[in-house]
Amino acid sequence: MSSNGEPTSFEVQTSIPIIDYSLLTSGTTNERSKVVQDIGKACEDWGCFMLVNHGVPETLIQEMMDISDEFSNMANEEKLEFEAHGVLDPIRCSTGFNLDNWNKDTLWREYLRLIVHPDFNCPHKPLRFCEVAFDYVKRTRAVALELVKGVSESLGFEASYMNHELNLDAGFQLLAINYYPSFLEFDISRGLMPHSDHGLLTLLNENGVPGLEVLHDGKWVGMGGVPNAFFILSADQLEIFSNGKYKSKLHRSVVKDARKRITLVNLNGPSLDTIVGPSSRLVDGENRPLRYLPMKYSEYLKCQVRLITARKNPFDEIRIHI
Ligand SMILES: O=C(O)CCC(=O)C(=O)O
Ligand SMILES: [Fe+2]
Repeated sequence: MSSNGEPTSFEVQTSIPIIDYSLLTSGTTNERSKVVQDIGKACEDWGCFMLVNHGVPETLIQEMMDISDEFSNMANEEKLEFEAHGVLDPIRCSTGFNLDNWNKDTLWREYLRLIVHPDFNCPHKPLRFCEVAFDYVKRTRAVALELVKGVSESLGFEASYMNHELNLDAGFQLLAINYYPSFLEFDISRGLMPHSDHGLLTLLNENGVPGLEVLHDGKWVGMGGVPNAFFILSADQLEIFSNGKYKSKLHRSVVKDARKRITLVNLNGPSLDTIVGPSSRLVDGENRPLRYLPMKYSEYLKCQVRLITARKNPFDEIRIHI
């Protein structure tokens, strides 16, 4: 970090942890407990990892990319029907500039955000969009729930504890599809400013065009380079529930490639009416004091939008300064 606390340099590193999902679901008892330990270590040391052997068919991910691309290629008038309004609108399509405070840069992207669980919402065009998206989010949600079981165990709880406490059966799942157009088409900076995600765990697929960076030890580190992997990021509700043991990962998107970049971002959280605070099992008086104020997840979402618009950190509202 520089003297004013801003990250100074960019570095591509290959040491981002890699987790083999198949060991979580069909490994031996020893393999499973080792991978649970690795997940805990990855969440604690990095707040992110690459997930391989996740079982979501490559063909399905490709189909989802292709149909998402088709959506963005529709005429603007056609997309108007799905224009963004409030944060909890089930379908929100928008384009926009946002300011990267650190680089004093103005970044551009287009996005489509769909609430896909507990109710599934999807634009009725292009043809087959809903069918493919339904299949895709169902598969990614299953992976996310299985990962949460591993995270739960890595915190010393039984596998089902987090699911039960956070009502994940009715969990909120948002699919954000981001489009960063080809540089040849749009001669402007493309990307997304540094932020953390609001849910528990984010699962991300990209279309082979790099851009995602995470802040690690004061440096921006490029994520990627592992074929067919999901990029996993720990998010705000996990930091809160774990009472700060697992930090929400700060990340951004910086697109330097001339090609169009598309990302499929699955944000998985508790049910909207869950009041999320640190697990009572992780708080005990002076040794492990309460670090976050409990807040209803739906309130947190609204608060996040308000504070990000005001260029503030949503955690400032709930973090207890000790
Ligand atoms: O497109 C990316 O690489 C990152 C997107 C992202 O962080 C988000 O949509 O929350
Ligand atoms: Fe994000």
